[in-house]
Amino acid sequence: MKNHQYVLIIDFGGQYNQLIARRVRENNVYCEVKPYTTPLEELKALNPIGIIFTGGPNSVYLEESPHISKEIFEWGVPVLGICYGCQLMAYTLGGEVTPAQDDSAREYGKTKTYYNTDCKLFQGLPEEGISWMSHSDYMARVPEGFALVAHSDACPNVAIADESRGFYGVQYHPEVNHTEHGQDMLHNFLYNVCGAVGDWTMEDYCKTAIAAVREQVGDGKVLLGLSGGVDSSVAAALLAEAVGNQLTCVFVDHGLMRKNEGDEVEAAFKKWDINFVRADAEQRFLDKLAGVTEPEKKRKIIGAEFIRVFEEESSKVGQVDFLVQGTIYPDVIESGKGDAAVIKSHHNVGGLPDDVQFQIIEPLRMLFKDEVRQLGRELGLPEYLVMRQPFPGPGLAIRIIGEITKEKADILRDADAIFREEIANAGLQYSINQYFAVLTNMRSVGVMGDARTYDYTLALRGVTTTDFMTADWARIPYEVLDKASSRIVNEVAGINRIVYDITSKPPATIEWE
Ligand SMILES: Nc1ncnc2c1ncn2[C@@H]1O[C@H](COP(=O)(O)OP(=O)(O)OP(=O)(O)O)[C@@H](O)[C@H]1O
Ligand SMILES: O=c1[nH]c(=O)c2[nH+]cn([C@@H]3O[C@H](COP(=O)(O)O)[C@@H](O)[C@H]3O)c2[nH]1
Ligand SMILES: NC(=O)CC[C@H](N)C(=O)O
Ligand SMILES: [Mg+2]
Repeated sequence: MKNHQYVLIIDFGGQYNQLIARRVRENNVYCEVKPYTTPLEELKALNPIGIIFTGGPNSVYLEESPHISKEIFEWGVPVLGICYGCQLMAYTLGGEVTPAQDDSAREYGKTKTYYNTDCKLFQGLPEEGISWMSHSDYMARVPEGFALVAHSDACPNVAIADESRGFYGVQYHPEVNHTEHGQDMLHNFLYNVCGAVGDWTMEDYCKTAIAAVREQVGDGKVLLGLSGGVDSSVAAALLAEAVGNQLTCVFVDHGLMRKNEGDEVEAAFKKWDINFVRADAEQRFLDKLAGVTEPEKKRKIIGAEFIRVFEEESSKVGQVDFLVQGTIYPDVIESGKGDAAVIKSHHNVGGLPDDVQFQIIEPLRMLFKDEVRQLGRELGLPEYLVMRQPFPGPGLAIRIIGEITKEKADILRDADAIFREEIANAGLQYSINQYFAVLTNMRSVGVMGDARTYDYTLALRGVTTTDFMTADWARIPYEVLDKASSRIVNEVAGINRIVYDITSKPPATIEWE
């Protein structure tokens, strides 16, 4: 499904790799992030119009650090190196990188920077501005053919360029917002150096994705896992457009949905012109999960059980070859399918069983959440659906710490509903990107009606984020927390203490399991 230009981002372990990808796509250029260990011929076959080397925590002059073959510079493809990537380019092409000799050449954070605006990277931009640095190594000697095109007060070689070959390196991070005009510099690299034409638009993506699905499916039958969430609703709209009534959407009600959610999802999608099935699977999920406390084990059980339910439902429809899931890029990356460590196995990726008999179609697999929302709008979905807060496939199973029982699920459902109601009453439902309650497995002593209680502690969580890869805890006004807290303790039996989670991601994650 590739009829657009492609920019290759090579990952050397930097913190901002996803951010680089987002920035490139915001420039209407398609890109993907690949680990630096990917075989070179595989990378070449992608036929990139440009390559970006990311930053990274290592030092290029150490043998054990990530390196890349010099051959990549012989492809005739422009390269932009960022921080570690810049040092790597200099090092590989014969320059010298050393630890910074004096403290002033170690730069962290906002740094006044002076640019040579004759260089294509900085054309049309101001001659000075703030850039955002994070380095302790230093390019002591730049390779032959390279010119110094930016400097700071401490560092003479903040940016280097060999314009005849289209090689550029910057010591700072143009992808972070703190770098003034960083986005324009990336734009210059993409459009003025790599010859991008800006062919990555949602309208285009939408058309291409529909055509690709049609071709793959032919006149076969398709099952789609529909949760009522943003991703699968967008996937359903796309599939409905592509293959019409060859599609059956299956909503698995695993008994770990939020309060009234099963009925609401059913009511909403019954109105759509699609084949919609609600599979009541509460008991079988609870049975399988009984006694299980380990989070990854819960996730694997749920991933497998989802597939078993899909199989059963498909047998009622006839021969079904394809299963569509609303998997998006962060699900893939966080399940350790990219170069990253396994943080948690998302049920629809790392949690899938080995013996899936369907061919899996994931039309959103390469999109970020905000791109999925854009695609949903493109497909004509209403704003309230497109802007819904995400709800994880495993549902309350990963918000009940320790063993899962129906009783605990009921307690959590009631508490969570009150919290969400109070957030909505305060008009905060769109400014907090995800908010929910967690039933911790901890009990503590309280006093209610002059009597001792020994009940659960409930945690409330609210985060702000755009891509759910990183997140900050939401500064919910005290009055709102206060109201929610007192209502929950008064109205929900089994809870006598409420805490608010004030960790960002990283170091925490959004969900507790
Ligand atoms: N209850 C469910 N029934 C059927 N399929 C489901 C269910 N929950 C999740 N899935 C499948 O797993 C995929 C991933 O779930 P995920 O929660 O990430 O996406 P979503 O529910 O579609 O959107 P959102 O991120 O807004 O919650 C879904 O797109 C869907 O295909
Ligand atoms: O469909 C899903 N299946 C899963 O297994 C899963 N785990 C986490 N999430 C959602 O992903 C986002 C990031 O969550 P974490 O910070 O907890 O990893 C948040 O929006 C989470 O709600 C999941 N969604
Ligand atoms: N942010 C980076 O890429 C850092 C690169 C290298 N580790 C340095 O300290 O200079
Ligand atoms: Mg969901």
